[in-house]
Amino acid sequence: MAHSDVELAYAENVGVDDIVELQRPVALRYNVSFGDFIQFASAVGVSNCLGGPRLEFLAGRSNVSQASPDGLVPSPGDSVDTILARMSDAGFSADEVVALLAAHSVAAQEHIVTSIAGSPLDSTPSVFDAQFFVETLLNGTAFPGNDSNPTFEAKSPLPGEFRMLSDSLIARDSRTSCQWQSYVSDQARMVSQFEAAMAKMALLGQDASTLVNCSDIIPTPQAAAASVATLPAGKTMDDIEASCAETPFPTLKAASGPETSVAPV
Ligand code: HEM
Ligand SMILES: [Ca+2]
Repeated sequence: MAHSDVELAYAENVGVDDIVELQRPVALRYNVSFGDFIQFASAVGVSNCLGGPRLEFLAGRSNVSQASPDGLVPSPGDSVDTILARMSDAGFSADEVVALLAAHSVAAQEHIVTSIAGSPLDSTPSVFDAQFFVETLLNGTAFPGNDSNPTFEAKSPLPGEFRMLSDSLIARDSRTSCQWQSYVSDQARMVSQFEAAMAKMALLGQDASTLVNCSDIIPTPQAAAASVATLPAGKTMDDIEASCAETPFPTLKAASGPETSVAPV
């Protein structure tokens, strides 16, 4: 927000321009530091998702910052090695990377394949649930839309659903697959580990003792309709590419009805 002239030119930040331009004048009008504003808006934003986490919000970050060098944010075309190494530089374990990726349960892509902008990463993009962790493990059958971008994209299992290459690889990598699978049968743990990892991210480069805990003002999200993930209609357990060597994949009920297809958001 402070260095958009430099940082918005980085490939990984494509698409962040809209929200930066919308939020900057609000932060300036209310004399809130950009760091605090981004943390506050994120916590309120994600609380609007059904089943969402209730994130901590600590206020008091300084508005003094420097532009980031290029190449620090992972790309969907990066290897799992590269992504885990980058996240480890910032203090995150492989388990915490998986926890953070629960955010892709309420996500869509716009810029990897622009002709299908708005294609969600799971079938329930307004619900913060474990469907993302199930659906990324289904056998990928086709690219949605008429174009594909195989440098950044993997085949998805459902019409209209988009699978990022990095999510596909992290779901299947031996360092991350058991944590990935564990969320399938434990959505509550997914939410609490996401909250913990986000609390850690919110304090990167900060001294918590100088911040004021204003978490009371963050709304409590409404519960998700289901607390247990399902197989999308039309899929069977045979379609799951179970990737955790230690624990069998949990048996899931299949949703009834015609094959699930995912509408753009
Ligand atoms: C670890 C490596 C990650 C990679 C490679 C990655 C990559 C991406 C990409 C390429 C998109 C689509 C952007 C577009 O086309 O407009 C996206 C969407 C999104 N990502 Fe990630 N991401 C990662 C981790 C995270 C984390 C840690 C969070 C939050 C804690 C996050 C939250 C989101 C959200 C909320 C969206 C949806 C944005 C929207 O619907 O407009 N991602 N991610
Ligand atoms: Ca979801």
